Amino acid sequence: MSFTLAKTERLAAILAQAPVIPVLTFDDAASGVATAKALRDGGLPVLEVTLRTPKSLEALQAIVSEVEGVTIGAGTVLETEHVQAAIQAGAEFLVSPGVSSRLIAAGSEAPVPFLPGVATASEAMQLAERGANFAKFFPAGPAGGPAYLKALLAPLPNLHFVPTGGVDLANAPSYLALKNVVSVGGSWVAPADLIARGDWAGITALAREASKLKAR
Ligand SMILES: O=C(O)C(=O)C[C@H](O)[C@H](O)COP(=O)(O)O
Repeated sequence: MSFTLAKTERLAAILAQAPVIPVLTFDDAASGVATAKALRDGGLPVLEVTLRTPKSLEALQAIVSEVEGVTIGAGTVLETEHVQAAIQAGAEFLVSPGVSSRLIAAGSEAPVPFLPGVATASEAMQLAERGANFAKFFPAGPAGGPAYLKALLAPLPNLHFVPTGGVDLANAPSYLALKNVVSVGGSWVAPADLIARGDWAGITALAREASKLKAR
């Protein structure tokens, strides 16, 4: 199993594109396409489509084939089968909320970069031991917030995090100010009610605000 240099560099390049990665859940492909365009137009081109609904893979595939200028990852990757299905649908990176030993093996061997989730120092050490340089910190707020990540910097200086879970426009700067944070993830830029209403201009406005946040 390997987090290769090539995939690590690819992941670094993806995460450097924007300070915020919208975490998205879709019930149909059409709203996925419209939301992706709205977020891109607001300056957030890197998107995580969660595999939580029956239509999520269809939505991911539709975004990949119909929306220019975005980089799509699959989120809520929990099992080996999700890894294969997401890649077949066109996912350019994979994100999980946590890891099992089977998922670390499948994710790190995948042809696209894998951003595994961790919430503790021990989990972070297990990833570092396998050569990972990036992890999602989930659920960021409940797990200890910026103070927890700041404390991990001294013992694990080579691991960089994407805090997600309870992150919003107000608290994102305190995460983004940390040396070991590259970007944050969150659903606040594409809330379910705006997607349901088809308020694409509203989503673009939220994205525009978020895209101005400064990553280090
Ligand atoms: O589905 C996954 O893979 C997850 O890890 C969960 C998501 O990242 C959070 O649900 C986003 O958190 P909020 O921004 O607080 O809504």
